[in-house]
Amino acid sequence: MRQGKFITLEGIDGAGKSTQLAWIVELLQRAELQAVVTREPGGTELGERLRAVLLDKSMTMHAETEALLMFAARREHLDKVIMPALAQGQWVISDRFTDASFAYQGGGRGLDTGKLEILEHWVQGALQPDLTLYFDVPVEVGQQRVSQIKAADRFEKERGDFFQRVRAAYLDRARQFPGRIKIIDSSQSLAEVKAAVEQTLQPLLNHG
Ligand SMILES: Nc1ncnc2c1ncn2[C@@H]1O[C@H](COP(=O)(O)OP(=O)(O)O)[C@@H](O)[C@H]1O
Ligand SMILES: Cc1cn([C@H]2C[C@H](O)[C@@H](COP(=O)(O)OP(=O)(O)O)O2)c(=O)[nH]c1=O
Repeated sequence: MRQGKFITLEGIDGAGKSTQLAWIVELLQRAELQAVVTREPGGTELGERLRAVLLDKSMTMHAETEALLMFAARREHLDKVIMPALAQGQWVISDRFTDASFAYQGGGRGLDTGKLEILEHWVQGALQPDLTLYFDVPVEVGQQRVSQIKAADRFEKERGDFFQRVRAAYLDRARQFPGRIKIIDSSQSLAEVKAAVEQTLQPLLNHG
């Protein structure tokens, strides 16, 4: 049985993912659909501990170590949260998934995409999200939004050119997988972004 859909949210830091996540949950509730809301890195006890290490700005690590820890957390997340929920027919909404590894570790850190593809295949086999919403904003907009709310973590303290590469890698992925990844212009007003999200989700809600 698989009626629930797997939806992932992506974007550079400050793009507005968390804000829109709340809106998506509301849309699903209105449609009387049960959803598991989760995030990466994290979503499990071990995953949250790995997240703390990965985001700790006093921690240094090799770019490949960073990628391996992201995928280790993902393996646990799939086993403990994502796969069981989908198997029960529930919807799963994850704040980030594998596209983030291609964008941050691939684009941002410059890791070989072929190595990331090997990890992707190893960890998730053929499983892919049914829909990925990529919230696109210019880097300066994302950085301005983040700086207003909290202290920077290990990724958020990176410089603008890092996020330019992350954004470019996300846009490349969206061009590569146009059926799955939908680009939402997140530089628009909150109301406009919400309307775009609702419109993009509608086909899934109708046929879910
Ligand atoms: N479309 C928007 N226009 C203006 N501000 C926004 C918009 N979307 C989100 N924000 C604000 O930007 C900040 C970062 O948003 P958030 O949803 O936490 O981003 P993310 O989860 O992608 O890092 C928050 O203060 C939020 O209220
Ligand atoms: C899932 C994932 C996240 N990340 C990074 C992107 C984010 O900067 C960070 C945490 O994501 P996020 O939860 O969006 O951070 P916040 O709660 O501060 O908005 O982890 C990667 O580098 N690779 C990955 O595979």
